[in-house]
Amino acid sequence: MTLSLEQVSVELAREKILSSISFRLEKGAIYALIGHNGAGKSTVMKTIMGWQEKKDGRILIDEVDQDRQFADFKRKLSYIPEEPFLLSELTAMQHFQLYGQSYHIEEAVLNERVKRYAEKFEIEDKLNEYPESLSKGMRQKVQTICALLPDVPVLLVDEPFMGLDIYAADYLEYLLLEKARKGTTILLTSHQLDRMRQLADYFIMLKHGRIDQQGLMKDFEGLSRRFYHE
Ligand SMILES: Nc1ncnc2c1ncn2[C@@H]1O[C@H](COP(=O)(O)OP(=O)(O)OP(=O)(O)O)[C@@H](O)[C@H]1O
Repeated sequence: MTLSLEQVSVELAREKILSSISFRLEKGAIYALIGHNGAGKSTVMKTIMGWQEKKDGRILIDEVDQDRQFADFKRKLSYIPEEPFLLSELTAMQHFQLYGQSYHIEEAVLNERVKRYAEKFEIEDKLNEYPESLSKGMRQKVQTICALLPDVPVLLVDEPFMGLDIYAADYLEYLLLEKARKGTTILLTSHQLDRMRQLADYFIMLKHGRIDQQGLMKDFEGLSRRFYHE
């Protein structure tokens, strides 16, 4: 097991946003976190990242406890957020270097990966630009590359295809599959069901901050008709 949540609850403004969420993810599998707007998908991601405080519960990656060993826990995890959060005073390349340092990536490996990803995502001529002079899609690409640079056991991916052009979205899909094949566990949210069908092995369906159903992605079809039309 890589990532596990044990009865995690979150409250915001005294409202229960997540109620006793528990799941255990298998190494190298891709999980689709599915649910209506407001079901709590991003809150699950932010809580795993430690950006959102939990009221109860435990979160572990490979037995490392989020509460007890936060720095070790964070190095086992990277995140492609719904909205990029780039630093205005750093260029694209400086962002990549910052990630390289935080995750202790060897310099030669980092440079090789930056070159590969920047070329494939078509931003190789933007490496010395600051976020304000990049388009929204380009900012998203920079953020996406940051999260893909380290080899971590767990990758969280929140609605990654939205602002990307079709080539970038296809390439990201390919990379996520490649990462999973090499052993990374991926927790992914997207409203693009076609992409989820291509990618995910399993689904976890959230409803009003609770887990409603979970199972194999191939069994989701019948459920999805009911889920999206009830
Ligand atoms: N900062 C906040 N303060 C209060 N409530 C919040 C806050 N952020 C989110 N919520 C509430 O938490 C619930 C879950 O939101 P969340 O963003 O996790 O949903 P989601 O499933 O990711 O939705 P979407 O598909 O729209 O991205 C919603 O009811 C939302 O209104």
